[in-house]
Amino acid sequence: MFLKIDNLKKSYGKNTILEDFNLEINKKELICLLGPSGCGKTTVLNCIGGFIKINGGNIILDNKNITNLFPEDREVSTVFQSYGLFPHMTVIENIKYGLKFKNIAKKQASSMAIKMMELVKLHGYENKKINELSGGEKQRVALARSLVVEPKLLLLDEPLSNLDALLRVELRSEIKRIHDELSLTTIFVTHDQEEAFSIADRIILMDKGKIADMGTAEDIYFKPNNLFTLNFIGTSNIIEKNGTNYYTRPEKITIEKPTDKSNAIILEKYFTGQIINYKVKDKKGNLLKVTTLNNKDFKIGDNVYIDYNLNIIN
Ligand SMILES: Nc1ncnc2c1ncn2[C@@H]1O[C@H](COP(=O)(O)OP(=O)(O)OP(=O)(O)O)[C@@H](O)[C@H]1O
Repeated sequence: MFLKIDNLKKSYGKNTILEDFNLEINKKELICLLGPSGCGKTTVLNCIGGFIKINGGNIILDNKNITNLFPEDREVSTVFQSYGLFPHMTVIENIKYGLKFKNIAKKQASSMAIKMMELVKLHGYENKKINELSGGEKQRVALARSLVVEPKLLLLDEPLSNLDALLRVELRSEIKRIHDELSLTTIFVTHDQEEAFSIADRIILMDKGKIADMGTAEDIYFKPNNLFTLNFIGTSNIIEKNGTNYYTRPEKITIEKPTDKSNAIILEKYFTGQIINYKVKDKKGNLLKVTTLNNKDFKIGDNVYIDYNLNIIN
């Protein structure tokens, strides 16, 4: 196992954030830590990076116990949401900064930095000042600075949160490309489900300092382990029968104009472009969310025929 987090414990005073937290990550994996605000994602990252003191447990990276090492001795690089760049330095000076402590000759450091600038598509930006850059460009500099030291592990803490929606989509696929090109091992913290789904090899879903679920995006979407996963991931209709919770996803419900008998009525309709979201009421009084492509267009008050299967939570 390339990274092994063993019985990690972190408290602030009497407030326990992580207890018996265990996680194993393979070399070259891109892991997304996903979960609601305050569930402990950044705390896990800060423990691995060595930025906070832990109260117990071990962190083993590439067979080396790094638990008590200074951050700079861990061979782990972190990119933060707020970039953490030096505003008075140029782009290339920022990127080379990490190499200062590595006894690398100036000329070699410059050529390593330029190579990284090409990788993150900042060619020609060498002498620009940080405050002349857009948010997306700043994050590319931060990424290049983290990668130039050739870390064993790359940690990304909500790196795209300060960027607009289109740029987020563009940069997340850039991060995936760079991860693949350099054969990195990466942990990416996000609370954005779509972001995690689109790039992660494996998603670790956290709830209140614990791992609630893990697996590929398809695993946790189609086979949620518990009610928390079902509620957090995507949208679902949960129906309780004799004490057991069953569910169906809105896109799994078929909806047709009734040829013979109708069994539901359209109560609400939300056109979002590619898809339409409906709220329907069936004959038993169940309120159900139904999603269709925009070629199925019903009106509020239409009588319809719906059909679906119920799944049991794993
Ligand atoms: N320095 C600190 N002192 C006290 N409590 C803290 C400190 N840092 C974090 N916490 C608490 O630890 C818990 C987990 O915080 P953390 O930042 O890890 O959550 P998160 O999942 O990353 O949230 P977000 O998505 O909002 O960034 C929160 O309840 C937070 O208030």
